[in-house]
Amino acid sequence: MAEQLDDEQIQQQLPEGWERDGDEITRTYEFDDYLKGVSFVTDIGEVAEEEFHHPEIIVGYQEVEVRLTTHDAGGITDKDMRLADLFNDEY
Ligand SMILES: C[C@H](O)[C@H](O)[C@H]1CNC2=NC(N)=NC(=O)C2=N1
Repeated sequence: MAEQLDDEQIQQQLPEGWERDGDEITRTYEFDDYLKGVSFVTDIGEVAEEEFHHPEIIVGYQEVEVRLTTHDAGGITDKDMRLADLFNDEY
C-alpha cells in the first residue's frame, strides 16, 4: 500500500498549478465554456479509471475543481502526485 508523504515531500512534489489543502491536493482548471470543462472531466475520469485512483471533481460554469487524496492511506501519497501529473497532461 502507498505510504503517506511527509510535509516536505508534498511541497517538493506538487505538480504545476496544484496546492495542498490538509490531507488533499487540489487544482482548479479554467475553461472558455462549460462543455469544455465537462469534456475535460470525461478525459480525466478515464485516466482515473485506468489508474484505479479516483478524484473528487466539482464542475462549475467555466472551471473544474479536482481534489485528490489516497483514502486507503489516510492522506497524500505518490498515487495522488502521479494522477495530478497525468491530469495536467490532459489540460
Ligand atoms: C478499495 C479501494 O477503494 C480501491 O483500491 C481504490 C479505488 N480508488 C481510490 N481512489 C482514491 N483517491 N483513493 C483510494 O484509496 C482508492 N482506492
